[in-house]
Amino acid sequence: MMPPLLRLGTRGSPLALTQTGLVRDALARSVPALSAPGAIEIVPIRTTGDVIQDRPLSEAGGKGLFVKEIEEAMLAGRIDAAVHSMKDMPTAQPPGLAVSAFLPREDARDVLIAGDLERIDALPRGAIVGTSALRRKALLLHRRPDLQIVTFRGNVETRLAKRAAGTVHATILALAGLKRLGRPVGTPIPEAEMLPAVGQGAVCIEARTDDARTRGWLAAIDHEATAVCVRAEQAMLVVLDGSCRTPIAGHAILTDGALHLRALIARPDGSQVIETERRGSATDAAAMGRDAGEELKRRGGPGFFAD
Ligand SMILES: NCc1[nH]cc(CCC(=O)O)c1CC(=O)O
Repeated sequence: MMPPLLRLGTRGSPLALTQTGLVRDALARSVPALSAPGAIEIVPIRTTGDVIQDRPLSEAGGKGLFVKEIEEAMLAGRIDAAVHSMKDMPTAQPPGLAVSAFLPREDARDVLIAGDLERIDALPRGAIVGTSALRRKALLLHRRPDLQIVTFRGNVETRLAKRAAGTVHATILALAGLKRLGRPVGTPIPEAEMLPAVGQGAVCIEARTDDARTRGWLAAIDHEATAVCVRAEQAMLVVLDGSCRTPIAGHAILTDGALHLRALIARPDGSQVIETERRGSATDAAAMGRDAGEELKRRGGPGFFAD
């Protein structure tokens, strides 16, 4: 057999493998050289984020824990490209690596999984909600200061199982992951109640900047509208933080060339939320994001994110 032409690195979770399968299929459809059986090999890699299960990743060092080992494998030449959930990506890549393509974004909203209950407002007084995301926690407490938020880690399947076993009344997950896993559970939460995380619902592919062959193949599947929206969201995030230790939300949509960015920051205890939005054209994505970020930073003032 021929050696593979493209080795795609990924985490080994069911969602990560599903997303990598989508990338493989898209490449096989769009790039004749990669359509032969065995041309693309999928290489699962265990990351620090997969190993740490006992505490929120924001406490274990935050952003980058799902990508570090994968990026090392790419720089060492053991894989040629890597598939990530954009939400898990740090705002900058190490020297020699770059985000080179996006799949078309899935629905970016969060989903409430609470048995028959379909609204945050319908949760019983004092209900226990399992989530480790600071953004979800702060936005939940903002609407419902009575809720008890408990740490909840593990992959999507683990969290669904824990919720079903009754350790918590409810949990919140990204609709994108549930859809891709074929798990039609829960009710989407309106963005006005819970604005998604930057990059949520988007899958990106990272490659070495000097690998023109791989980057050429990736360009063939790149979804430009998703790239534009994520660019605006990330530019906002960079101004504010990016450590994953702060409750920040941002979601942009592109309709007929018109870009609409919503963004917010929240105090960790949910006591205050500051929101803003920008409208402009796709070419202004980064400037719109930076501008929104600067406004939030100014309105929040020093110490806004302090516990
Ligand atoms: N590390 C958590 C993570 N990273 C990406 C997704 C879901 C898929 C996505 O947002 O694109 C999830 C799980 C979740 O939040 O439900």
